[in-house]
Amino acid sequence: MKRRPLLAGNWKMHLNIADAVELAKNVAAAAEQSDRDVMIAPAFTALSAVAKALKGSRLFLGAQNVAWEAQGAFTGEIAPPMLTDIGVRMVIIGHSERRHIFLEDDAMINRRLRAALNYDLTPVLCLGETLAEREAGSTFQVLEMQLRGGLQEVSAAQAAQVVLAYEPVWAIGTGRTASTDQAQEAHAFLRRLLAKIYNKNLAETVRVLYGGSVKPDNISALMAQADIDGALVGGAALKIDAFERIIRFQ
Ligand SMILES: O=C(CO)COP(=O)(O)O
Repeated sequence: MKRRPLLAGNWKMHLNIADAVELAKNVAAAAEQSDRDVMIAPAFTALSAVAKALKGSRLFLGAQNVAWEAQGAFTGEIAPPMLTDIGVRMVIIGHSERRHIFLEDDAMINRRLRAALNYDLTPVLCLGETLAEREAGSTFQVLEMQLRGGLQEVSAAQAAQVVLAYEPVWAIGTGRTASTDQAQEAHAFLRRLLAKIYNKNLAETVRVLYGGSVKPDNISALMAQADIDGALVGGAALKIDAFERIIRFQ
């Protein structure tokens, strides 16, 4: 089954408002020339300005995290309706930097994901093993725990809205991409697991992105794999020439 490619840029903690708006406009122009889905996730401070600059564009605006409550005493958090209010449509959840630096666990990630779904935000649920876990041979175990934990109490109808992003921690920002075989193997595992938890139909429609040192020169080989449906790009998404080449991969 053919799934629509999604090329997503995670801008992490980079860019002031002016630079974010300029890059967003350039990405929108590049996306206009392509029939692929394109998403950018700027820092919270730039979201509103970028949303305005993208009015009428077919780019998906994403956020880098979301709270599980609609409002209240949650210092430092951003609620789902605050995001939909400005036109955000997707949200990255469970990124490895959230898991490992800010100690978010599967239960917390699950609450964020369910809140996103309740507000019609498309969650991009990130999962991936550390180098130690891979070397210990527990990659699949870790992925299974993260997927089952992240999708706890999520119905099939809701799970069909989710995008997964396999991001092996050892490949993020290191210049060390997973080999196409390693990535394909993990993606196929996640898809089989979706079929087991839900059903085969759903597993065939959910998009699974790869993330971790994606660059213009490795995107084509990754996208040629049967179960890789797109990319979640960090560093290379901050430069328009690199990200444009990624969007236009052959
Ligand atoms: O974490 C990532 C995307 O979410 C990947 O980052 P890099 O592309 O910089 O390795």
